Amino acid sequence: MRIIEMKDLKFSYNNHFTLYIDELYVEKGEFVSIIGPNGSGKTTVLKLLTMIEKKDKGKIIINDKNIEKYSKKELFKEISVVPQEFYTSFDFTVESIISSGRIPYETLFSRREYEFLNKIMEKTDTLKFKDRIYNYLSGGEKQRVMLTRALAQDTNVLLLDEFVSQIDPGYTQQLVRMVKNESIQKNKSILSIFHDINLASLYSDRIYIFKEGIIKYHGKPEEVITQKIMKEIYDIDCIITYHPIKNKPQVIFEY
Ligand SMILES: Nc1ncnc2c1ncn2[C@@H]1O[C@H](COP(=O)(O)OP(=O)(O)OP(=O)(O)O)[C@@H](O)[C@H]1O
Repeated sequence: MRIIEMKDLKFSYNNHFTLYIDELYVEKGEFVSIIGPNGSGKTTVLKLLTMIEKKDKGKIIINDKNIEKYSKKELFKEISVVPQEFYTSFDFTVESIISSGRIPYETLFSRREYEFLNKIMEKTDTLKFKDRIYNYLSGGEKQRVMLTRALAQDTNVLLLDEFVSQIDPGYTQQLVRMVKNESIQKNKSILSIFHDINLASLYSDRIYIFKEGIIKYHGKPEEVITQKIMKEIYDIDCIITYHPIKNKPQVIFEY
């Protein structure tokens, strides 16, 4: 069953940049990635799915319902987002940012809620700095907080925009595994933007490759992560090797 579906879509920022999507979908329990060069339209896809921008043409269906039929509150019971950057002009603590993930549910502050949040903070290792001011955290710590907030929102769909781009290798592995487990164990649907092609290839069921506002390629990692396609999309000279355990393509620079 398709949880997200975008069809025959057109969107333009004042005719400056135009995104065309003939078809993009995410099935229930699938881990799907979007990769592509800077400015190819990846984040714009997430902005359309979260009502930050409004499509000019086409269809966006989330959980069998047209996006226009959702109120923002209803939508955020279905979808949680880890944005590329998150700014706040107030000195919120980490704990208050994370608990804002519960706002769509209007839950009262209870012992159960408190334990639920603590458990998620423990999983992402953010509990130890829950009383610190979010604005003063390092880039990687902020990304961990935003992922924790999204997990606290506990939705069927997770949209991730380069969610580990500033995170060290240890936490990267831990957090990507955690997200993968959300899809495998809880049947959640993941749509994640990556610049790290090898991470996308290792963890994704399918990959969309964007360039200049269109989907150039789409398929399983072994179908789209090829030397020829990498050259065409990124103009890189690379060698493709295969992961010794998962047998997924991995890109290494020629030199
Ligand atoms: N609010 C806006 N108004 C006008 N142009 C915009 C706006 N937001 C983004 N753009 C432009 O639209 C294009 C696509 O941007 P988008 O953020 O979707 O790219 P991206 O593929 O996510 O890039 P990156 O890998 O650098 O994050 C870019 O050329 C960008 O400058």
